[in-house]
Amino acid sequence: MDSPADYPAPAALPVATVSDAMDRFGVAAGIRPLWPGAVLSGPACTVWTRPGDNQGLHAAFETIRRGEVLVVNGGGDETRALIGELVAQKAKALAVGGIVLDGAARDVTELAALGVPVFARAVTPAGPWKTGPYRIGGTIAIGGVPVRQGDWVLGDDDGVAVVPAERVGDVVRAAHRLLEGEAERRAANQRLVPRG
Ligand SMILES: O=C([O-])CC(=O)C(=O)O
Ligand SMILES: [Mg+2]
Repeated sequence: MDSPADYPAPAALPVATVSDAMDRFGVAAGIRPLWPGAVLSGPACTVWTRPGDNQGLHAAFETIRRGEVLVVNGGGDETRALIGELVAQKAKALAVGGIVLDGAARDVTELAALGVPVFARAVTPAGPWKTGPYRIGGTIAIGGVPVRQGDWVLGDDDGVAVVPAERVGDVVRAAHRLLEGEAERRAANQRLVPRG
């Protein structure tokens, strides 16, 4: 499970259901989509960076592969945007699966117009420093959830979840079982009629 093709397509499974399939864990606290309808799904390319500094993100774009999701621990900093339109344009040109920041972004109107799924803790017009330090490819955390290179990252309107690479098959099977149960409950709800 380390090729983007091995992971479900974006929006194929709701993030909420995937989290339910992990005993309701795995959700990155406080990280939100920056435009409605943004979805992503793919293996993580991890970056740790000094808060408010995006030199490491530019370095990661030198090696990131099609379909990978750039996942960045920016220390939860909300005071400087780690990406904006120009970085998102680069992500789109390289067919990156999306960007998840435990940090901030800017140029949100342009991100939506480009259609690049970006998830972040905050939005600010203040731009990033570009001097490092950073580290690419190690184990990081976003919103309190550990992420390793190649772990499955998925995002939708509800937020972001991370599935350890070795659990993807089991979690996908469990999520499908949960969806079947939800379909039965939905049908039962539709049969309800008012009392009295
Ligand atoms: O200046 C930066 O590095 C962030 C930004 O606004 C962009 O990528 O457009
Ligand atoms: Mg910009």
